Amino acid sequence: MAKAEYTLDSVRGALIREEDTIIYGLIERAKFPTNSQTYTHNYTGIPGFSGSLLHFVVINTEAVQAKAGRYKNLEENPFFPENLPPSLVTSYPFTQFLHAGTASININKSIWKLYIHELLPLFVASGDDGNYAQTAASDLSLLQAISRRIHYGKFVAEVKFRESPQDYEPLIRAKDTEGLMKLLTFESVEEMVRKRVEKKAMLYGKDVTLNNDDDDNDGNIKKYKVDPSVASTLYKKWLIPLTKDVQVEYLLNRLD
Ligand SMILES: O=C(O)C(=O)C[C@]1(C(=O)O)C=C[C@@H](O)C=C1
Repeated sequence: MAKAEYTLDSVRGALIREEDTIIYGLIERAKFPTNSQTYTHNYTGIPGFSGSLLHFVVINTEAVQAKAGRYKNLEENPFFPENLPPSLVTSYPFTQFLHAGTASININKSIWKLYIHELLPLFVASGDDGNYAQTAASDLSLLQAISRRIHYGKFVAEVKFRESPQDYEPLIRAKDTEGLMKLLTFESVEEMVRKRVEKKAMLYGKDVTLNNDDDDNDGNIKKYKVDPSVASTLYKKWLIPLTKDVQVEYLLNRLD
């Protein structure tokens, strides 16, 4: 989602593009069944490591990506920020757009729990095909996309604050969480987001054939790779509300 400059249009554009990544992520993860051993503490018995296979894959991938400079871009937020190795690469001069001190806002621990316990059961078929490492790899991509979307709320909030500080400042000083939530909310935009992701899930998750109709040879409507209503539920119940929570949290710290 790298962008040199941030405006309300550009941040909304980045959120729209991220929808594609998230929907493809859902489709990729749905290739595998639940594969619950991926999430079982110590199931894989990795010497010297305590945790699930997913934890192992994420913490080690993040360490490599940190060395390669991934987290120099504040649009990226690690799941395991503790003891991440420093970047070893020459830094790109990313625009320092966010207010100082707000980089540490990170709700990935909640995203992790929600993903495993609430989201996966909604769209993944139950079963076990033994592909735990592949499952963890697709979980990682999807988790990163979801986390990027939610934490992008920091950039959205900064844009909104800069556009009308006179409206935001009194609410921030009064620590008026509810007032801030109301001010940053655009119901009509949220409705468009929900409808668009449902439509995208239909388009991206359809089997492509050379016939012109949507029916298979037996006259059955083809199934989507991921239920489109799951995509809109995901946005409605979690992604939009959590992006808004990040915006409020960011704004509460904006004048410090
Ligand atoms: O587009 C915005 O203004 C946002 O803040 C993003 C977003 C969203 O998460 O999609 C969140 C809050 C608004 O009510 C509308 C949409």
